[in-house]
Amino acid sequence: MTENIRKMPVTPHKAMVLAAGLGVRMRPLTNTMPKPLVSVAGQPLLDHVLDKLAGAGVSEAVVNVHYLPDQIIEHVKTRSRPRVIISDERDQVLGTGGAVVKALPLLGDAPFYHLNADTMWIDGVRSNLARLAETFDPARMDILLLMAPTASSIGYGGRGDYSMLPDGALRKRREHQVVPFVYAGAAIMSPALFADAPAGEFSLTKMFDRANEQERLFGLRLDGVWMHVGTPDAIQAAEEAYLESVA
Ligand SMILES: O=c1ccn([C@@H]2O[C@H](COP(=O)(O)OP(=O)(O)O)[C@@H](O)[C@H]2O)c(=O)[nH]1
Ligand SMILES: CC(=O)N[C@H]1[C@@H](OP(=O)(O)O)O[C@H](CO)[C@@H](O)[C@@H]1O[C@H](C)C(=O)O
Repeated sequence: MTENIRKMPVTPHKAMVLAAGLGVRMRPLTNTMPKPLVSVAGQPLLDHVLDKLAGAGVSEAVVNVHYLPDQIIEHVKTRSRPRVIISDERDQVLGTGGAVVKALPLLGDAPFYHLNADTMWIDGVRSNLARLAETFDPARMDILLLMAPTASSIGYGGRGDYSMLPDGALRKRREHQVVPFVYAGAAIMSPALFADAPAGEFSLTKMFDRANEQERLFGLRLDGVWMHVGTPDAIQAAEEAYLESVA
């Protein structure tokens, strides 16, 4: 979408990082370790994500934990930036949407970054988190998703999630359709959207659908290469691409 038509630029200082999942597809590596701590190209997935957030000027990240929570809690103590606040879900898994609702009091009133702890990408010329912040327009948008082109992504063999109109508006894939973009697991969201969200466990995709119905769901094409690190087999391909990019 056009990045130079901006009304009210927003620079989020807070982020929500989802790290509570069971990591089923990443077994057996995740039998003893939560997926965010699985190492790719020399460091845990979670650190790749937190480093990107620190680079984008985020000072505080809320990280939710459920599966093997103490390993994540201990690990983040080894880091300094961003400051990590744990949202403890060890007693009840809340799904990707319920996790945000529980964390809302920690996230404040301003739009925040939202990242899956297991997403990984190589930035292009510019930081994709900075591009998201420049593009997010709270007057028009409740959610801005970073969208990876499926054709140039590594390790992704699915049918995609959305097609995208020239102004960035997203159109959800219908059954049997194939669409060019997959959600890369990084976004900016407005907390106001969650005001009347369901209680308990629910998927964040419910909020994507809600924003879409209100024509307030947009996407930004990822500049660089997105790597889908879904299974143990996918790790090597991601590492090769990553190490090549920094060589
Ligand atoms: O109830 C849930 C389900 C998933 N996740 C996180 O959301 C992201 C995407 O979830 P995925 O379906 O990949 O979960 P997983 O395979 O880790 O169970 C990952 O970072 C998970 O850790 C979460 O925080 N709470
Ligand atoms: C909620 C969310 O982040 N969903 C994303 C997550 O799903 P996961 O594979 O972790 O279950 O990563 C996928 C790519 O690997 C995306 O297609 C998912 O986004 C789409 C929109 C979905 O959930 O339907």
